[in-house]
Parts: sequence; structure tokens; C-alpha cells
Amino acid sequence: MSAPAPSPLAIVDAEPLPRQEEVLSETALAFLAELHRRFTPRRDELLARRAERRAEIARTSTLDFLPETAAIRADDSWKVAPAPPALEDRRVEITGPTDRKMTVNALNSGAKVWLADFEDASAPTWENVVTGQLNLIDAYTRGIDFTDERTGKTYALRPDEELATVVMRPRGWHLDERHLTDAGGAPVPGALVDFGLYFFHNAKRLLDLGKGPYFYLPKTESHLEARLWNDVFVFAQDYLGVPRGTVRATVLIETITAAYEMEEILYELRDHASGLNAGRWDYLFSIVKNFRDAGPGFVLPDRNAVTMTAPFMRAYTELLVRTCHRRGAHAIGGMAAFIPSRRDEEVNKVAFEKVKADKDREANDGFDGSWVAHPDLVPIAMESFDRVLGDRPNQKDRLREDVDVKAEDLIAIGSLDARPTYAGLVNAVQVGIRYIEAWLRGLGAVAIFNLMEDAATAEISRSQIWQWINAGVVLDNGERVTAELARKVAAEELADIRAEIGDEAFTAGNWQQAHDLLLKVALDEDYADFLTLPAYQQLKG
Ligand SMILES: CC(=O)SCCNC(=O)CCNC(=O)[C@H](O)C(C)(C)COP(=O)(O)OP(=O)(O)OC[C@H]1O[C@@H](n2cnc3c(N)ncnc32)[C@H](O)[C@@H]1OP(=O)(O)O
Ligand SMILES: O=CC(=O)O
Repeated sequence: MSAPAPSPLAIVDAEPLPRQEEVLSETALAFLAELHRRFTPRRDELLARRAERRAEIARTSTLDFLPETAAIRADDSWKVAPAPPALEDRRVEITGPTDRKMTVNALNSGAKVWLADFEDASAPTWENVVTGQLNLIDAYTRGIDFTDERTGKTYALRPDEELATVVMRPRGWHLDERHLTDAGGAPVPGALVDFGLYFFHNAKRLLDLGKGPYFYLPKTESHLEARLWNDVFVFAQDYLGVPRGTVRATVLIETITAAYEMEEILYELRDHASGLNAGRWDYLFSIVKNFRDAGPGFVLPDRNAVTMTAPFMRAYTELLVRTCHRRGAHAIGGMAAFIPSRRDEEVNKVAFEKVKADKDREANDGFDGSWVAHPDLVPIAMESFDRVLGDRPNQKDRLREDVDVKAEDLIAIGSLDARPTYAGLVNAVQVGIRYIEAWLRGLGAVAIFNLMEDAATAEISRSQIWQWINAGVVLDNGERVTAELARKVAAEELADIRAEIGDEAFTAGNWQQAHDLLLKVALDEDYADFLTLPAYQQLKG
């Protein structure tokens, strides 16, 4: 029996955008409708499984490798598909949102790869969702060059061969796109919208350019979610008549549950997998979120005091490199949050030193490449990886058979010496308010106190406040963290911001709203799974 015709999707509650018909064409929408019809029910089931698993963690306060997939882990015979030429050498990857300027700057940055971000570095306004897709199409058709009317600066792409390879990051499974609904009024998952539009418009064009439709998959919590992505890829390739195996996906290992299923995730995606990435910030968020009520042994100190050399973080990255190389996949390092400043030499010096130390460690540990958040950091990371890789495109031959990570090593959180501080609480509140305010203005990534902040880093801040209150943490100054203390600190921060930027700018911004939202997601007993879920309800556009 043939499948029923896809229900038409409606664009709802959205002002028309210039050139939107180029992205939201009839044929593209029919493809999205088909993706939605086939895969959203399974997405819904998998979200329900997430909740069951979290309930299990709340009951047991532990995690282990899965007994039912032991045979996959024990089987030495399988490998992932060989990397396509454009993804053989990934020694430096720059990340960032897909606005027009960032698109040109990232492609020109000298990095091997650009993670074009529709996820944590992008607030999902309809405009960002649609024009981000247009910018990528314009980049591939070489129609993106422009002059910034505000500054008069002109932006033009360098010749083809020097451009970074794009690996596009769609939204995670949990976020819906409220501006696209089916006949029953149900929204289409943002992941399918972002993936679908990008794949539909660019897959063939990218093949003609000698590249391909490459993706970063965020916030995956299990190998079953990876299986869903694999099925989406198979269907999408067949639909467009593109050979199976053309898509390549790099999975972010950035949830604590996925860390126990790295092998299985690669196995599910083996015909489409090209690597794993150590998404450290979401990983910390996931640890706090999942063990938020597991007692004092799971309380993390101040966010900025948890470094990649903490034993449980090291266990995670070592296992990731070992797993990838055993299976022929690239292991890609994470984001050092220090941002340089073209105006402040001292800030620059600190950023360069910190990023160099981070990238040196990753290169020495066997990673094949790593992320930077800013073009001025590309040469720093390049040097770290050039030193170790030389002329080789990667170091997948370093199998790291010396690595032996046990289940308990990944959650040995109590092994840290540092304890939460009052300054850490203040910083969490400051970052939370300032980040949410920017997000409500449509900015998904911002520099705050010379650190890159995005949805993942802000999630850690608000979750730590929640956890510290729940665990009755006593800070270094002797104060117990309570909801009242958090409210007092937030009120002080709001007053400080008003004094800093003046009444006019304060009123023009979303500061009170951001303050209220932060307190909601940090204090509500009913912990929101993602801060972007309630924030999206309030996002205009
Ligand atoms: C945990 C995770 O998920 S990490 C991945 C998600 N996060 C990100 O991708 C963050 C990426 N980084 C950024 O968005 C930016 O670097 C920010 C917001 C942190 C700082 O940006 P700015 O304040 O514009 O920095 P700054 O003023 O120093 O920028 C200098 C120039 O570099 C450009 N630039 C800065 N970062 C980037 C980037 N990541 N990609 C491309 N260009 C960039 C700016 O556009 C600017 O260009 P211009 O000179 O033509 O105007
Ligand atoms: O997405 C990356 C992370 O560090 O989080």
C-alpha cells in the first residue's frame, strides 16, 4: 500500500521574510511534511524514554554501560564508513551562528571546518531559522558578498579551495518549530526543519562542489536517538535520489547518558558517521541536570572551577578518543570558552594562553581536531594540532589502547577538591540574566566577561543554582544557598546592570523578563528540562 500523501504544513504566526519562498518552497515543505509524518512519532517516544531514564537515575543515582548492547562493544570487526576527502583533515573547526557576516567570516577563517550553528549559538527566531538557511544557500552559490550598511565594511568569500567545509548543526530533538505546523496544528520538530531544509536545498549542490551534506548532531541521549537520525538520513537520501552514505554525521557526546553509549551511537550511524565530539559544556549541564538531586556527592563546584583535567572529565575525553579511533572515526575536541579581544591586549593574552593549553592537551591526547569560537583563535589551535599531526590529516592510527575507563570513572564527581563559592553563585546569576536577555533579542552566542556564552553554558549556570539550593550547599562565605539568596543576588545584579547601561538602554532591553526567566528555571521545584523551552514561549519573532 502506498503511503498517504503528506499533510501540507502551514506557516503560522510569522511575518513574511524577504526571499522566504526560496527556502520554504512547495517542494521543500512537502519534504518536511514527509519527514514529520514519518519520524515525529518516534521522536515523541524517544523524548518519553528520556524522562523514564532520568526517573531511573533519580532513583539509583548511578549509570552503567548497557548490558543489552555488550555484543556491539565486544565486536572488534565493525568500523564506521571512511571519511570523505573534505572531512579527512578537521584539525581546526570554528563554530558560530549563520547570520550573513558570521557566515562569510567563518568560511574565510582558515579553519578546516565551520560548524554552522542552528542550535546553541542561535536563538531560534523565525528570521534566524529562515535567513540562516538562505545565507548557506547564498554561500554555496557565491551570492553572499555584501556591504554592512552600519559599518560600510564589505564582506566577500575567498576562492573556493580556501573555504572551510560546512558541518551544519540542527536543533536538538526536544525543540519544536512553532512556526511550522501540520494539519492538526502540531509543530514540526526543529531538528527536522533545520536538517530537512538544509539537506533539501544543498545536498546535490554540495556534491557538485566536491563536498557533501555534513551534520553535527546535538544533545543525543541514547543510541536509539542515533538510530532515528540514521533512519532520517536513509529516507532523505532516497527521497532526493542521493546515494546512501552521502550524509556524514558527527555526534556530540554531550550528555552523560550518551557517554555510556558511544560505541552504540557510532554503530547505529556507522554508514553515516564521521566522528564524535566532546561537547564539554552541555556535558557538564547534563551531569548537573541528571544528578541534580542525587545528594552532596554529586554537587559540582563553580562552573569555571571545573576544568578538563578533572578526573571525571578526563575519563570522558579519553574514552571518546579511544572509542573513535577503535572504530575509524574522528575524535573532535571541545570549546575553550576564552574569547580574545581586538581591543584589550591583556584579555587577548589570557585567551591565547588558555586556548593553547587546552588545544595542546587535546592534540597530545589523540584528538584529531578541535573547536574554536573566534577567528583569532584559529592559528592558535592550528599550531597545537600541526605540531602533533604534521603532514598527517589526523591521528586515527593512535588507538589509545592504554585507556581503560570504568563506568564509575565517568561519574566520579565527588573527587573534586573545589567547593561552591559565593562568587560562583553571583557569576551564575550574572551569566544567566545577561545571556537570557541577549537570547530574547535573537542572539544565541555572546561574550560575557570575556567568555563565550551560549545556551549550553547558560544551562550550567541556572542548573547549578537549582542544585546548590536543592542540596543546601553552604558557600565559602558561610551562607547557605537558598531561593531567597538567589533572588537577592538577582535583584542586585539587575540594579547593577541598570546602573551600568543607564535607564534608557535598560528599559529598551529585556532585562526584567530575563531576570524573571532565570529565577523561574533556577528556582522552580519542577525543573525545566531545557531553559530554552520556557524561553521559546517568550521569544518574539
Ligand atoms: C558550547 C557550544 O556549543 S560552543 C558552540 C556554540 N557557540 C558558538 O558558536 C560561539 C561562536 N562565537 C561567537 O558567536 C562570537 O565569537 C562571540 C559572540 C562569542 C563574540 O563575537 P564578537 O563580539 O562579534 O567578537 P569580536 O568583536 O571580537 O569579533 C571580531 C570579528 O570576528 C568575527 N567573529 C567572531 N566570532 C566569530 C565566529 N565564531 N565565526 C565567524 N566570525 C566570527 C566577528 O563577526 C567580527 O567580524 P568583523 O570584524 O567583520 O566585524
Ligand atoms: O556543544 C558543545 C558543548 O560544549 O556543549
